Amino acid sequence: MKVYFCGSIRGGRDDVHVYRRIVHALQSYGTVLTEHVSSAELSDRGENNAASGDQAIHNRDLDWLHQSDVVVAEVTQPSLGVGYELGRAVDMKKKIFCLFRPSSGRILSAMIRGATDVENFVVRDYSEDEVEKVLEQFFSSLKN
Ligand SMILES: O=c1[nH]c(=O)n([C@H]2C[C@H](O)[C@@H](COP(=O)(O)O)O2)cc1CO
Repeated sequence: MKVYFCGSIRGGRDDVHVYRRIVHALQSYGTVLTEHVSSAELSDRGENNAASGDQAIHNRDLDWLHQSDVVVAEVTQPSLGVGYELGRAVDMKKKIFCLFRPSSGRILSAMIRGATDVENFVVRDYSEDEVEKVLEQFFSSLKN
């Protein structure tokens, strides 16, 4: 199973410790193609500041998105890139699982929370200590 994990980078790195925990749990289900998103070394500057590097990042990530069997996104910290990835993933008819932490005090975008008519698009509210449990529930639902 190939998993594409989405999390904020240039949108802000406040939740990187949560991304780390999610990616660690995801690795028990398959290969996480975007492990770098959870790296504490990666700042909100992104992988490469040069404009030419951005095209390479975009094309590599879309290639990984095509290859993936499932897309898991932590959507608490708003990120243009994550929103874009989710839109592209919907278009590719991927299975999508979005995780949001209400304890942040934020209100999730209607374009994510409201995508209830999209097939295989699930939004789950959770707290940090539930990461392993909610992922377990999601991956067992895939088997049915
Ligand atoms: O350096 C990067 N590497 C990278 O893989 N991304 C992808 C993966 C993340 O899920 C998403 C984050 O987008 P943003 O940087 O707009 O928050 O975009 C984004 C950047 C920087 O925009």
